[in-house]
Amino acid sequence: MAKLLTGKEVSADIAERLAPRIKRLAAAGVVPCLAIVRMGERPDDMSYERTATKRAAALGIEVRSFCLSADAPQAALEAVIDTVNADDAIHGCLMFRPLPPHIDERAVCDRLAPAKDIDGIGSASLAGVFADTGEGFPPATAQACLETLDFYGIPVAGKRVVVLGRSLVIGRPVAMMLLARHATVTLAHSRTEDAAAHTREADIVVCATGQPRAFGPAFFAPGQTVLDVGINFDEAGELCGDVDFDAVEPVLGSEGAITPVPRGLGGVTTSVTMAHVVQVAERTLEGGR
Ligand SMILES: Nc1nc(=O)c2c([nH]1)NC[C@@H]1CN(c3ccc(C(=O)N[C@@H](CCC(=O)O)C(=O)O)cc3)C=[N+]21
Repeated sequence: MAKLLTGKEVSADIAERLAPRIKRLAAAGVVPCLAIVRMGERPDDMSYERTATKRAAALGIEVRSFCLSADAPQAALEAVIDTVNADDAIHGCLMFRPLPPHIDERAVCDRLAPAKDIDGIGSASLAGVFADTGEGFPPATAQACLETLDFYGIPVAGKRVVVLGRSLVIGRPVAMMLLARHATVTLAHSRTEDAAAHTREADIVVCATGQPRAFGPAFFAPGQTVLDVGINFDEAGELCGDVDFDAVEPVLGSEGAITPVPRGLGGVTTSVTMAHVVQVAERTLEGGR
């Protein structure tokens, strides 16, 4: 049996470190507040929103949800972003992606005030991740991968990592973060020839393509660590990852490790998001704004 890298323990560790900070903010009259912006009702967005709302309530963080229909015009979404930007009581904004196809996603992402960009969607935040300047926040899911590796004591420096998927939401930023931690990183994608030949040679494989159970045993080898970022819903409506867990887990062997879906990186992502909101809220104390 491969080691199960469950998210609960990682989240508990993050929550434990957040609790005294949230208390200190409360004493100063500041309640950290997260705005959630959603268009339509994509099941992966709804799953995140459920987890985030529960987690925020448990921690003493306020959530304000702004929901638009899937066919709302660009101007309506921009008006929501402007409201979020203008409201000093809102510290961070989580806008679910992908947005519907009629929306100019880059324009909307860049409209969000960089100081409130707790999920690293704006160009300024992404520049910080790519240049490794420490400016802005990385996407929470990318950071969740590193938090999980660190929590379970899995070394990154000098290791071979293959990231499957090159999206700006996760593939590219997580590759850059792993590179900053001195991993040897390969980015593989839909046009990669024989991706399995690459992944089988890796120490760590990050699966982030958003294809339900797309990666079977042929992609993996004994002793590997597999991080499954996928939050997919199969034909039966069941939540599953990008990895065919039941077929792959035995291949990894007792020296291997894998994140389950659900109960894996999703919960850690949520905790990282909360930590980012608290960090922004703390600036109101320091800055004396
Ligand atoms: N800008 C942006 N950043 C994202 O990180 C992002 C996004 N857009 N769009 C939607 C997807 C989806 N996503 C999830 C995160 C956690 C859970 C999660 O915690 N799920 C629970 C299950 C909760 C349930 O469904 O009951 C679990 O995996 O254990 C789910 C989904 C982040 N995404």
